[in-house]
Amino acid sequence: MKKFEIAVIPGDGIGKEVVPAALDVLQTVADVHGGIQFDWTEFPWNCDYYLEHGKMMPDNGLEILQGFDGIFLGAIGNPQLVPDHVSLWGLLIKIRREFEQVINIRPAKCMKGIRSPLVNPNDFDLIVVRENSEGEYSEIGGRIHRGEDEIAVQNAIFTRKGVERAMRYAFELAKKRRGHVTSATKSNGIFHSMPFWDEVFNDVKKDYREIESAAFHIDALAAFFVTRPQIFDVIVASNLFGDILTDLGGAIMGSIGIAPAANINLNGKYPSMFEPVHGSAPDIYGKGIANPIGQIWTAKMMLDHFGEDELGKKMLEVLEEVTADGIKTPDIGGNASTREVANEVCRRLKAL
Ligand SMILES: NC(=O)c1ccc[n+]([C@@H]2O[C@H](COP(=O)([O-])OP(=O)(O)OC[C@H]3O[C@@H](n4cnc5c(N)ncnc54)[C@H](O)[C@@H]3O)[C@@H](O)[C@H]2O)c1
Ligand SMILES: O=C(O)C[C@@H](O)C(=O)O
Ligand SMILES: [K+]
Ligand SMILES: [Mn+2]
Repeated sequence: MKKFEIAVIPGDGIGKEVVPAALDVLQTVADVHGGIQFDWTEFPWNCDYYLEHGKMMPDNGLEILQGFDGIFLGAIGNPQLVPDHVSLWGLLIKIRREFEQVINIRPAKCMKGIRSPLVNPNDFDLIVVRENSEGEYSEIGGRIHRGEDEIAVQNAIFTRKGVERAMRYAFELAKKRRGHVTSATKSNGIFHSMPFWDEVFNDVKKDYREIESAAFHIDALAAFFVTRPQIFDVIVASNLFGDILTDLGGAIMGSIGIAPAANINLNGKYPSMFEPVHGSAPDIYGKGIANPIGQIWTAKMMLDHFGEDELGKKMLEVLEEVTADGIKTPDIGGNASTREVANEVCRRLKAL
């Protein structure tokens, strides 16, 4: 019996709805498989916790998490209670950085039974490798003066190590896919970091002569996501560009509610963290209609990470069957609830 100890952080808003739904599916997968076992330990760390304790997680939160095989997270953020930069940096971004989850992989593809808003989606199948530890997301900078003379300075950090690592990951991934890497740049407008990004890309690609590559400015690249997403295989992007592109990736699939993600620790020192692309969706929280597919597909990425690719593949097939048969939440044109979708996925997994 293979045993996986998983730390579960539902977080805020719909995280508290889609995480239990996805756990049911994972539990069903384990039952059906018979050879794997999950041990869940849930942590109530979110914005409510912050109101009570003045922090998003206890001081030894990272020590607690360190012992787990993986972290399964819903979403963080309740701007009514806690400013977003405080809640995200106090938990989500803290874990990504301290646990050296330096890569964030986020696939987007045409799904059976889910209509893309694109007139011609052309069966696209892409994956964004988002640099997850530096870039535009930095605490370097500051603010001085108030009012009319106020100044805010925000420094982006691009290290050769960080950039090269993300790019190499993208090229390695392309070897296992369709052999193409696109770099998301903006070296026409960003004067220092993006020409540097291009230089590193040109250096790295020399080591992967069998892989085709291209570089697009992020503005044009975003437009191509809409007009011809089928041209992309692997895309490597900085932290912010990758963030924006992957909401767009969700949108062209049909809903940001189905987009999965994995924050990967590459050196094996710390657990990786699995959380979908979407946030806590305060606008629909409490209605029971949040799409659980993003969280369930994220669970599939966790299985892949544990080397259980076969199982993961089955899960995705079942998800597509369920949507193809019209059991869908309102964001993708159905009228099923979060629970109904998850229950149907479980039912079909049991019938396999
Ligand atoms: N990784 C994370 O934890 C994460 C990611 C993004 C945003 N956030 C936080 O979430 C909060 C809300 O952010 P936002 O509104 O910009 O983005 P969001 O992703 O929460 O919501 C954007 C839109 O997509 C819809 N949506 C999102 N997930 C859905 C799902 N599963 N099913 C159906 N519809 C879904 C929402 O209803 C909303 O209309 C903020 O506090 C933000 O900081 C957290
Ligand atoms: O900006 C972030 O990374 C938080 C959230 O938007 C995400 O994509 O995970
Ligand atoms: K999330
Ligand atoms: Mn985002």
